[in-house]
Amino acid sequence: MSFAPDLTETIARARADLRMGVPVVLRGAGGAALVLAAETLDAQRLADVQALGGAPVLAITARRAATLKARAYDGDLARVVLPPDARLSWVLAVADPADDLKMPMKGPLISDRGGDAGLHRLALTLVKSARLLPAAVLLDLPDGAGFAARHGLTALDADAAAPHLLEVSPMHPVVSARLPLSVSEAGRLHVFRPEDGGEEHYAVEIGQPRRDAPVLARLHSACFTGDLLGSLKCDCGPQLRGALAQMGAEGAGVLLYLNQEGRGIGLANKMRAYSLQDQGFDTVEANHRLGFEDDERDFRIGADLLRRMGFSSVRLMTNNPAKLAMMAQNGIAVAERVPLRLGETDHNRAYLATKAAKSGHML
Ligand SMILES: Nc1nc2c(ncn2[C@@H]2O[C@H](COP(=O)(O)OP(=O)(O)OP(=O)(O)O)[C@@H](O)[C@H]2O)c(=O)[nH]1
Ligand SMILES: [Zn+2]
Repeated sequence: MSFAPDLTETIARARADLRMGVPVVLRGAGGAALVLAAETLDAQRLADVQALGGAPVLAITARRAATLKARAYDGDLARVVLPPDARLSWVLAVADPADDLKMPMKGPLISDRGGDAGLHRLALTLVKSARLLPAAVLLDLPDGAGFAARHGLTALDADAAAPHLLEVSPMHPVVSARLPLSVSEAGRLHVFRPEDGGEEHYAVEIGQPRRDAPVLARLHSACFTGDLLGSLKCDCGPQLRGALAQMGAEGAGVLLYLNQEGRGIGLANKMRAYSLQDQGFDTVEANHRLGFEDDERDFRIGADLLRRMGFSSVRLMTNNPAKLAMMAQNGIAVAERVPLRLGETDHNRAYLATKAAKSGHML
């Protein structure tokens, strides 16, 4: 019998530690590293890392490196060498684009090349999955297991964790209950919880859609600002209400409410992106400056949930070709695309035009 956490649980712990600013240890075949998320680093912990000696680096994505004119020798990421006297403000300025325009010169930044960047890649995946800025300080450790044990840190086997993090965590139904809605009294809300301690996702089922015919379906990504606050910067609120209204009118449908706020980067990072948009960058450029891809969502979750609920074919309400492609790739046939063009305002016209021009959204 063992009460020790398994791999999934240890990854969840590592993610929570990084969010709290607690370092974790990654151990791979080629060595071990101490990892701290840049966003939650504090001056004392940085000084402690520097006092250990060695050559700490700041891992950033190639997207962020491109903005900073740092060389990304590892393809998708750069290992920027910390200057010996680097302060916390230097780490934050490299990680966070908030002041890029005020302080354009942070360099010259020197990147490491050669050697293995596997631990750095995993560190970035972990901080991203913790919804933090994609930047992490790493320091090679000669004895990772011993260091973790001495300091009570979470240690993660990188070779096992890396492939695990690419998989969609299995989702389990928690509860479902009747939920009369203004669009239909025959509403039902289902709550699903992933095994990996991540965000719960919801399904709103309207009526009793047949399982043997294409169901009117919407994959809606959480947008606190648009769904709840009535933000004029996007079209999410009108799309949410419009989709439910159509399901109510037809008497059947399923709306998945996926907690992938900000196209998967989290609300704090979305607000960082909004600040950058106020400095003149469009929605895609803002994501890139922050070090993210245009869209960090995983639509496999949506396909999994539909399958779990017994659906295999959808009439998908979307203008996003990536959603259509992902459904088909993950075993859900798209019998029809139902356009959902609602909620254009003076404030979101440019945003919608960017999505059409750069992300292929259909008008
Ligand atoms: N990162 C980022 N996310 C945004 C921005 N504006 C809106 N979002 C998020 O984008 C998501 C909107 O996704 P969806 O409603 O699925 O829209 P879509 O991918 O354009 O596809 P369809 O609406 O289906 O055509 C929500 O998670 C919002 O929080 C932005 O400027 N930056
Ligand atoms: Zn929105």
